[in-house]
Amino acid sequence: MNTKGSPLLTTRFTEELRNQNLRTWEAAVGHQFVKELFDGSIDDTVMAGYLTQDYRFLDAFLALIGAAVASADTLEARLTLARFAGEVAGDENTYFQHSFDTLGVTEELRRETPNTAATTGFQALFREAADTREYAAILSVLVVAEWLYLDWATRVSHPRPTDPVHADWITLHDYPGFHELVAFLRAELDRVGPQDRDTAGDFFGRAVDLELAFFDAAYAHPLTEAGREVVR
Ligand SMILES: Cc1ncc(CO)c(N)n1
Repeated sequence: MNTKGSPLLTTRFTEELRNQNLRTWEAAVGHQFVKELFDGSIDDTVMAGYLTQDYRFLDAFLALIGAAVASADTLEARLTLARFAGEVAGDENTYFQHSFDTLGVTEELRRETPNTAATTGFQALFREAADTREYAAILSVLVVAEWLYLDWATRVSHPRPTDPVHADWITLHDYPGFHELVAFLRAELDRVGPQDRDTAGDFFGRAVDLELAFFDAAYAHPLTEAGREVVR
C-alpha cells in the first residue's frame, strides 16, 4: 500500500523525536551563534568561551562514544563508532588546539574557567546515558549532538567565513563523512529506538534542551579580554 498513513510511509522514529522537540531544536539551529559564525562577526570572547566549554564537552563525548562502541549490537556499528571516535580524537581535537593558539586561550586560563551549567548538564547526561549501558539511550544523545550540528552547518547557504577558527568549525560539521555519520546514527536509532521509546524520548529531549542552553551560555559567559591572553 502506498497510501498516506500506510505503515510503510510512517514518520521515521528520529523524525518523530525531532518533531516532539521542534521549537527548541529550531531555536538552537537558528541561534545568534550560528548566524554570527557564518557571517564572521562572532566576538572572539564569545568564541573563546564557547570553545573552552566545548573542549570539555568533547572529553565527555568521547567517553560516551566509547560506551556506544561497548553497547552496539553489531560489528558493523562498532567499527563505524570506533572510526567516529578516531575523528573526534584526531581532526576535531587538532581544531581545538589550533583555535586556542589563534585566540590566545592558554591552558591556564582554560583550567581556571569554571563550567557553565550547560556543560555540567551535558557531562551528567552523557554519564547517565553511558551508565544505562543501553545502545538506544546512548544513541539518542549522540543523534542529537551530531544531527543538530549537521542541521545548522548545512541549513544556511552562506559562503564560508574566511577566518579558519570560524570556517573550520563549520566544515567539521559539514563534510561528506559527517553526513554519512549522521545518516548512520539516525538509521541505528530508527532501528533500535522504537523498542525503548520512553527512554529514547527522554534522553533526546534533554539533549536538545542542553544544545540550546549551550549556545545561550556562550553569550552569557564570554571569555573576557581581561582574563585572556589576547593574540589578535
Ligand atoms: C554542544 C555541542 N553539541 C554538539 C557538538 C557536536 O559534536 C559539539 N561539538 N558541541
